[in-house]
Amino acid sequence: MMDSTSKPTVVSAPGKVLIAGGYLVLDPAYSGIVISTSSRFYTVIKPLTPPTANTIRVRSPQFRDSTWTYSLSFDPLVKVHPDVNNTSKNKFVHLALQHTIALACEAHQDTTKQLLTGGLDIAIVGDNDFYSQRAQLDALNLPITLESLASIPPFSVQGVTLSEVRKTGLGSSAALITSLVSGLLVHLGTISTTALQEDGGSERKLAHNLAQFIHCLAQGKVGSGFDVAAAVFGSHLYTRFDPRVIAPLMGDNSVQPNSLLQIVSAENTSWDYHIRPFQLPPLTRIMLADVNAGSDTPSFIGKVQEWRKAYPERAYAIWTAIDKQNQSLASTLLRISDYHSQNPLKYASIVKFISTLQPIQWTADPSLPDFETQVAAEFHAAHRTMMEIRRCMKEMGELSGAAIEPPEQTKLLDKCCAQAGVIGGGVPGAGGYDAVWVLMCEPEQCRPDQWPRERVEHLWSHYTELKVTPLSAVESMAKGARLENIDEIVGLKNAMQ
Ligand SMILES: Nc1ncnc2c1ncn2[C@@H]1O[C@H](COP(=O)(O)OP(=O)(O)O)[C@@H](O)[C@H]1O
Ligand SMILES: C[C@@](O)(CCOP(=O)(O)OP(=O)(O)O)CC(=O)O
Repeated sequence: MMDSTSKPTVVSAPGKVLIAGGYLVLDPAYSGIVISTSSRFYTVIKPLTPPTANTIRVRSPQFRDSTWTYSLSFDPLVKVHPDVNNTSKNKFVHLALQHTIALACEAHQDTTKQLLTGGLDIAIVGDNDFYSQRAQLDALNLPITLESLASIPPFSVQGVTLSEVRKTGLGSSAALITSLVSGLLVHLGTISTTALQEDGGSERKLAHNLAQFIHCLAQGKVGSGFDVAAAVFGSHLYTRFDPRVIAPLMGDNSVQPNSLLQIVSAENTSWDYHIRPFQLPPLTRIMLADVNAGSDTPSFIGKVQEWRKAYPERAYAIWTAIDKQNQSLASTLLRISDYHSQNPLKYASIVKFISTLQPIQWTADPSLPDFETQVAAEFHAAHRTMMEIRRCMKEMGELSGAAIEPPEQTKLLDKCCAQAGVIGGGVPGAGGYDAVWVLMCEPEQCRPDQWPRERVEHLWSHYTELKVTPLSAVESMAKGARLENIDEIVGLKNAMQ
C-alpha cells in the first residue's frame, strides 16, 4: 500500500476545441470534430500527512480561498460531507469525490475503505492556458506573443478566487472532473495503473461514463458531452450519447443506491456515443486565441433551439448543409494525413511550399509533380470547406439571433485566413466573441519571420479592434487522460507548495 513517501498518483486530462459541429453535436444525428489540447489539468493524489481518518483535503493552489476539506461516512452508503469550516463550496469537486468514492466502494468496498483510512491529500492545477493571461502580460509590460506566454511560470497563481477568474473556453470543468475522477479511480485501485495506456479499453470507458455523469450533475444540465469525451479520449469525431442512460442518476439525492457501477460500466450498451479516431494532419498547427469579450453560451443554445423549432424545414436544410461540410472537412483532413503516411518527404516539401502562399495560389503551379499537386489540392479543399462552414454558421447565427460569428470576429478571421500558409479558422464551439481558432501549415524549417504562426501572432499582437491573446496550446498528441510521473511535468511539484 502507498505510504506518504511514495510517489503520488498524478492523472492529467486535456482541454478541448470544437472546430466543427457546434450546436449540431447536441443531436445524435450529427457529429463534431473535437481537438484536444496540449494544455491540461493535473490532479495529484497522496496520503494525508499526518494521517487523518476518512478525511479528504482538496486544494487548488492557483486560487485564493480554494481549499476544501471533506469527511467520509460509510453507513449505510458512502457519503462525502463538506467541512463546516470550508470558506467556499466547490460543487464539481464535491460531486466528483462523492460519486467516484461511491463507485470505488461498490466495486471493492474493503480495499477502498482501507485506502481511505489515513485520508487523502489532493491538489488540482490547470495549465495557464485555461485562464486568461492577458492582464498578467499587460502588467508585466510584455508583448502579446507565445514567447511571452512561455516566460510566465507554469500553473501560475491567478491572485483571485475561482469564481472571479476569466476562463478561456478550453473546458476547465470537464478537464478538471476527468483528471480528478480518473486519478481517484487509479489511486483507489478501481481501474488499473495501465488503464490509461490503452486508447479505448473498458477501464477508460468506465472513467469516461462516470466523468460524463458527474459533469452533467455538477453543471445541472446535460450538454452534448464532447468536452468530457475529449478530456478522456483526446481528439476525435464525436457523436453524443442518449441522456436517458444517466436519467436514473440525475435526481437531487446525492447519495446513490448501489446501481452506479452497473450504469456507468463499459458493458452498459445504453452508452451509445461514438468516438471515431481523428488527428490534425502532420506539419499543421492549430493556434487558439482568447478574445476579450465574453459570450453567453447557454443563451445562444436556447436561441438556436427555438429557431430550429420555429423553422424546422429551413433549419433542417441548413443543418444538412453544415453537416455535409463538417463531414467533408473531417475526411479531407484525414486524407491529408494519409498522404503524409504515403510519402513523408514529398509531403513535407509541399507543406513548406504552400506555407509561403495564400490558398488561392496553392494549386496554381502547373510544374508541381502529381503527388504534390494532389496534396496541395486537398489542403485547398480543406480551406474552402472551412470557409463554407464559417459562412453557414454565420448565417445560422443571423437567422436565430445568436451572434455565432459576429461581424468583429468575421473581420478578425478574414484577416487571419488571408495570411500565407493559413488553411482556415473559425469560432470554436458555440461561437460568439470570446475565442477564435486558426489552422496553419507548420513546416519543419522556415527562415525567421516566415512561419505562418509568426504571421498570425504578429497580426494578433497588433490588432486594435479587439484584444486578441494567443494561447500556447497545440493539439495534444497523447490520447486523452493519462497517468503522469510528477517529476516529468515541469513546474508541477513547485505548484503543489
Ligand atoms: N483549478 C480548479 N480547481 C478546482 N475546481 C475548478 C478549477 N477550475 C475549474 N474548477 C471548477 O469548474 C467550475 C467552472 O465550470 P464551468 O463554469 O462549467 O467552466 P468551463 O466552461 O471552463 O468548464 C468552477 O466553478 C469550479 O467548480
Ligand atoms: C453549442 C455546443 O454544441 C458547443 C458548445 O461548445 P463551447 O466550446 O462553446 O462550450 P463551453 O465550454 O460550454 O463554452 C453545446 C454542446 O455541445 O454541449
